[in-house]
Amino acid sequence: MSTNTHKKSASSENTGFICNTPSSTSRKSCNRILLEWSDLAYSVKQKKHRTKILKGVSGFANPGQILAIMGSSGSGKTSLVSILSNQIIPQRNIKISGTVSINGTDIKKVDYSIYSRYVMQQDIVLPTLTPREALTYAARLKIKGNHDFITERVNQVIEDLKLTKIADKLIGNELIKGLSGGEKKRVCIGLELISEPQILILDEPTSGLDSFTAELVIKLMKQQAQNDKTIVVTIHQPSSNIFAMFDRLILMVEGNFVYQGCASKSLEYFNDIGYNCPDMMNPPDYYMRVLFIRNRTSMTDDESQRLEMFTDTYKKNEEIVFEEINKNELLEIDSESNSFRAGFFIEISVLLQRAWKNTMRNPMMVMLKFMQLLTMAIILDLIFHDLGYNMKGVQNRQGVLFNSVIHFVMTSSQTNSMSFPIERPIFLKDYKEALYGVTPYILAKMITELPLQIICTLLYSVVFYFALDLNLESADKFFIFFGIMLLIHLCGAAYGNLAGAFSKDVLASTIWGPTIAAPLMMFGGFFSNGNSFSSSFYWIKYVSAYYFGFVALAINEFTDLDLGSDVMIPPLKSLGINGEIWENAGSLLLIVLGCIVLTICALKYYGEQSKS
Ligand SMILES: Nc1ncnc2c1ncn2[C@@H]1O[C@H](COP(=O)(O)OP(=O)(O)OP(=O)(O)O)[C@@H](O)[C@H]1O
Repeated sequence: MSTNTHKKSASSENTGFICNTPSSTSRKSCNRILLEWSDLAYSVKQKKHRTKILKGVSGFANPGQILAIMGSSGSGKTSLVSILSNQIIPQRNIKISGTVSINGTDIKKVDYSIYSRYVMQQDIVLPTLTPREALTYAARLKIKGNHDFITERVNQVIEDLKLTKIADKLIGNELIKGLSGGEKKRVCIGLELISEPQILILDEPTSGLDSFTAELVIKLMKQQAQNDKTIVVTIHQPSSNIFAMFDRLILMVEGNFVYQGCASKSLEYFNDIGYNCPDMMNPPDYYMRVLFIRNRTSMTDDESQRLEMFTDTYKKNEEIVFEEINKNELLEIDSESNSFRAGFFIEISVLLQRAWKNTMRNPMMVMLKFMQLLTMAIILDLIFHDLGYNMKGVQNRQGVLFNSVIHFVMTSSQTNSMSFPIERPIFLKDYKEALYGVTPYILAKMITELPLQIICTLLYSVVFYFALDLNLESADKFFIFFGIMLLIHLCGAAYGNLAGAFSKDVLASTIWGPTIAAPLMMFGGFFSNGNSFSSSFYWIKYVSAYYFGFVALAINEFTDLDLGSDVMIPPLKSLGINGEIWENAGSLLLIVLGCIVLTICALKYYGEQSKS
């Protein structure tokens, strides 16, 4: 069958095999999905050169089977499965042609995420959760049902993926001791299986795993296939035991197929074309050896002749390949149905619980924050324990206040800008799957951080304010100080979130943070007089938490303070400060809100970008 005739069969002829009634009972027996693709070409334009990554390949994955896609590095496996799972969207520089269909319906015409899920090569999961928690949160966001239904579904996935023993252990990462690579991979597979997709596409699920663990992962996928699911995996060099579990095999070289068919018949095929696998050799190792190309940009004559022979021979035999298509008991695809969206309140409740656990299970971060603030308060107390009311005292009071502002903005912005890039891949993955919006995500993050911010600020304020004997002319002075410090803390966190949202990794955020903080600090009203800012840079003070924070603290401190006779000019006047505390506190609040809006816009932008 030629590619064109294949296209025809995918779209129209197979309707005779499809069950027509999508009722729950018929779905049970007719829930199988045949994944087909036809003439798939994918190219990317870089500068003036267009690279062809997939060169018009056609194929299919039968329900109830595992299809393994093998090929050397750079042969196009990830690109193929990314397109099959609808992860790549055509853009100005990205061209995709051909069709991908499920049971004859183009995947572009349906909400494909209902039917198919993709497990990426990287394990993207919050390290501070347990598998049970991660699966429960995913279930609450992905499936409709009450508490009992969700618990049952989670338990089922835990059992199916043999996660029972580790279901309540932390997932972990480099810093938090947790699960092994294979266990983590099974959790990531579980996060996709939770919504019961009929197609599961996995990109290198065994990479980085030892042979025993890799075998276990594929064995579990085989069990899924036996439940009528359509399983597609890309894999580098499987062991002979793993290879024996594959039903069908596709071998790729340079964006072409050189074999497609029954995995167990591949040896015979290669034998027939003159490539005999030595008896003691594992067939996949042999295939990789004969298909190996040393330098893809400049192939030797021998390599290009071999490649041409393999692709030509495959093309000649392609018709036979499609005789293996299994169209029995296929599910009728409903182009009207949409994937479940939990709604704002469930989203925010899940995100709050998840973020709270993430904060509380990062004891290093919490301890570090406490230690940083307390150490600074104690150091300032030791150095300036007797501030006094003379001219020297006025200078020292200004100094300790500005120091507190710097310390609060710096520590909180640093903590957030460094933690944000770690969460970023998880957010982008969830955003891509439309599990929740940016606004509930940011709100949940800020709300869960608030209790710790209040406790830290209160602790610092008590130690700092009373030990240094700051203005206690009236009782409300301390509470105003605490309120302003809290706003400064929130501003720092908001700056950090913004820097983190723009930074792809921790390194970028640590470089950008201080670069932006320095000019904001210079316009903080302490290093230079508020009235002397040059007009072209005057605007900077309006986005500087240092400025509004310091001005508000200075007004609170020096208003009604009984100073010595050597203080000839009122401190506020010498600093060029006028105005009211509430005006500056309001400005701090506006900075927080402004940063939240900008962070939401940045995350929306990157979220949309990640979709393509
Ligand atoms: N968006 C892109 N822009 C530029 N080049 C790309 C893009 N996507 C893929 N490529 C290139 O296409 C080729 C195939 O990439 P792909 O990741 O699909 O290969 P692979 O077989 O999965 O490799 P590996 O086994 O190393 O993961 C590579 O040379 C890769 O650099």
